[in-house]
Amino acid sequence: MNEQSEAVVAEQPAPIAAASSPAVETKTAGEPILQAKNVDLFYGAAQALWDVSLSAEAGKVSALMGRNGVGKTSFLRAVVGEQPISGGSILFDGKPLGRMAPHDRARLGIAYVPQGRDIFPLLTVKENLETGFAPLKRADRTIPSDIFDLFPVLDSMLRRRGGDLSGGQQQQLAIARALVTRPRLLVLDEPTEGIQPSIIKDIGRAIEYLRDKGTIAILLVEQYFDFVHELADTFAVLDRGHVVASGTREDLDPEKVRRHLTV
Ligand SMILES: Nc1ncnc2c1ncn2[C@@H]1O[C@H](COP(=O)(O)OP(=O)(O)OP(=O)(O)O)[C@@H](O)[C@H]1O
Repeated sequence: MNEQSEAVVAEQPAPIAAASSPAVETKTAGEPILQAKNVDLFYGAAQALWDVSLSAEAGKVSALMGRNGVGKTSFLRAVVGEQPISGGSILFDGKPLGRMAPHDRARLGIAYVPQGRDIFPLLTVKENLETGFAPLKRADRTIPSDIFDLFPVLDSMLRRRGGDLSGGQQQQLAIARALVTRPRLLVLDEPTEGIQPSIIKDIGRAIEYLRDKGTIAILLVEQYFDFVHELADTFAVLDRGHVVASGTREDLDPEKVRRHLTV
């Protein structure tokens, strides 16, 4: 692969106008919504990602695994536009994202649930959900009702402040807020981290429900192997910025993957 030519492609942002109605666009299960090709990423002189390729399809969960510090969050930040790439390209619906800003990627339908969740502690649950309206056209600014079917606890806590919720409830709120944006690509960074087992199950069920809708691609970063093993359709394992294993669920060799997850 000619990395130089891929890097040139990466400089050409996709036209915003072509992608302004995420709510009405649909995608058949099986076509890649996201394609990252040969991505290199640097922090100053330090390279964090080398030649990383990965795709995410509608109706599927694509998992990215690896231990702390191997580059998982860096990759997600590149996808959502928070960190520029130096080589390779990231395509959404076949169009290179280039240096498109995060808010424009959100308008395209890319929603990010970061590690640490970034809930607004002084805003109520309802107000936190409404921050998800930002990339939507006025007519679409409603909270989809299935969010409360997925996370009933949020319905009963709409007037509570985000900061008063437990860690697990905040994680559910962060996912719900991402869903308010009607994403076509949902990017989740370690949603099980520090969460109690019963809520991990709820989050797993929510991800299954979203996958089974068939229109959303889910990119899931995780270190919790059993969670990934149950949910993922495809996986990639990162080690020091390199993809060291990848394939479908059937290809997944639990022992090999576990070796890459233990310190
Ligand atoms: N803003 C930054 N400036 C400089 N180096 C960074 C920055 N963010 C991450 N790094 C470095 O890049 C490498 C990859 O970090 P990254 O956070 O992507 O890994 P990770 O796999 O997501 O780890 P974790 O699970 O701990 O979040 C690490 O060596 C980290 O120290």
